[in-house]
Amino acid sequence: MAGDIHHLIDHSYTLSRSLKTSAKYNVLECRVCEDVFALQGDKVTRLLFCGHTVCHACLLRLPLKDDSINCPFDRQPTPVGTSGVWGLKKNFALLELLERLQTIRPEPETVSLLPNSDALRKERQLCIRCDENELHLAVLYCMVCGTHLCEVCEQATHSTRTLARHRRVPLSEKPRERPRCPQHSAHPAEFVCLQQECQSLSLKPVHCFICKDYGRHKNHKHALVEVEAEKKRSTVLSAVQHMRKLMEEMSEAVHRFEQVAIGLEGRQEPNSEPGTAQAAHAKVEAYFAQLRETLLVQEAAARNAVDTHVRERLAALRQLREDLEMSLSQMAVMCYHSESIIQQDDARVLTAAQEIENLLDCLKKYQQQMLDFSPEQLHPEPSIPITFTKDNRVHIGPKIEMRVVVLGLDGAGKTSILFKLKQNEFMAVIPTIGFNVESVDYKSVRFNIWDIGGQPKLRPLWKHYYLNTQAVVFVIDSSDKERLPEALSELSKLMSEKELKDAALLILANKQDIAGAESIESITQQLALYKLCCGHSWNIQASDALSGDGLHDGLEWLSRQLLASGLSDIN
Ligand SMILES: Nc1nc2c(ncn2[C@@H]2O[C@H](COP(=O)(O)OP(=O)(O)OP(=O)(O)O)[C@@H](O)[C@H]2O)c(=O)[nH]1
Ligand SMILES: [Mg+2]
Repeated sequence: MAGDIHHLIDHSYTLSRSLKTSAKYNVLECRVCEDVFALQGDKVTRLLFCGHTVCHACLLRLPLKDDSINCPFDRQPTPVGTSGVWGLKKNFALLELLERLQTIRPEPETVSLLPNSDALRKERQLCIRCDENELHLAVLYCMVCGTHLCEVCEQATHSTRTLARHRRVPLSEKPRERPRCPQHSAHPAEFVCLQQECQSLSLKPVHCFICKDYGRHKNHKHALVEVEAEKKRSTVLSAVQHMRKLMEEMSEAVHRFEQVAIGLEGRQEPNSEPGTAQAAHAKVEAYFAQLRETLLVQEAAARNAVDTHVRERLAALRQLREDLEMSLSQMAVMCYHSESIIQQDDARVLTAAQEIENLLDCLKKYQQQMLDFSPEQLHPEPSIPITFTKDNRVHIGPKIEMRVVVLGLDGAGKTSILFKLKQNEFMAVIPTIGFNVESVDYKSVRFNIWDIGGQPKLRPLWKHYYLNTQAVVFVIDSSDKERLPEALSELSKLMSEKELKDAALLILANKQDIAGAESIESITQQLALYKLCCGHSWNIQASDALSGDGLHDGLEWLSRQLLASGLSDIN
């Protein structure tokens, strides 16, 4: 029995929903007058003998025939006594159901039509104001009242029994009104003119069949209003979809920017992680603190070097001065003694032959002493020429030395380059067996250049010249394209030499004066120099030993590998 009641409640609940949504399934209405049954009064349920139920008011309107009334559905007679229709039994089962339905709170229309917040949001996006309260956005449309309603106003206005029966639809399903023809308002505007000149709004391109067949749009290209409007809608819809996608991307980008900004600046709350900006500042501070410390050490070393230099020079000067002063006093004594001899008589002068000889010997000795002094010793300068190397060491002296080894295939022009640099001459040279060594001064650098023979049988000897080499000059014959692979092979071997790992590498693309010589770009590419020389300090320079072009540029680059940049001319 309890199960039956539950079933009935469930059924009645479903019926209640049906009642709200569609009159078609409304079983709690009198099927004669279509009014909802009531628990009492005119609309109370009365049961006929045939089993049909009709409301009290409708039964009163039926004609009485032989003290009976005929069922309006199957014409079966139901006898009524003296009390007439009032004496007929009420349909209690239906009344009970009705009573229960009234106690069950009906689900609001909005909830059944728009079951979740997504659906509500979708309707609100149409941005149509609620007709009851213009501060609200409508989500439903009442088909009977023709009003746009928000979910709150819909509850407030359509919860009475009569209004609850109004059919409402989600706003997006609101049926579209058919426009009227602006010329013939009695007719719907079914067509839209596609003619260019009718497109402006003032000419009102929508029109009825009369305008199309006989009026101003006769013989114009046209389309159905619905079709054209649908096309426009889908264009707008796709534009809006794209716009929304774009908006999503933009807001993601905005979010990212925000995150990156937080990452840079760090969060403002106390004890939160510092931003990358702060970390970068800390790195800079640490780097320069260390640099300052290193510089202080290097400065102290440089000061020491200067002090040592000054001390040594002063000591040497003092020693020289003392030696000369000693000689001077001895010479003064000797001169005085000699002068006193010549003051004496002839016999005495003649007997002083030995003393005169001693005097002449001393004169020779002191003359020799003066000759033994170098011009720098005799005419010293108080200046202290200082040069700084790249690693902040100080060099005191007119020139800083650099050991350079010149390598390359036989016939590349190594010796020709060396002689051009040394004597500014392009001489006929013979292949080098062994090596040539020369010093070449350029600015404040003295290059001690070792030119090693490049014939294949001599190449295994190259390694004996690597020790303490600060720079390698690798000479390539740019006019001999066929031997470039051989040059590449030798250069590759050099690049893997441990002893040369810190040496600067200058590649001279020589013999540029010869027509058809490979350019430095072409050689760079063919020898894949960027890859090959990666990790080394390297440069490629076009040169020509005949005119000397490019050779000083090469020396300039080499000197910059040794000297501190920007301070090489400090002297
Ligand atoms: N046209 C031209 N000829 C050059 C140039 N440099 C060198 N030569 C010539 O190339 C030939 C070889 O020059 P060398 O200086 O002996 O070559 P190398 O590299 O010292 O050769 P090895 O000592 O055998 O390793 C000589 O005939 C030079 O005159 C240049 O820049 N232009
Ligand atoms: Mg040579």
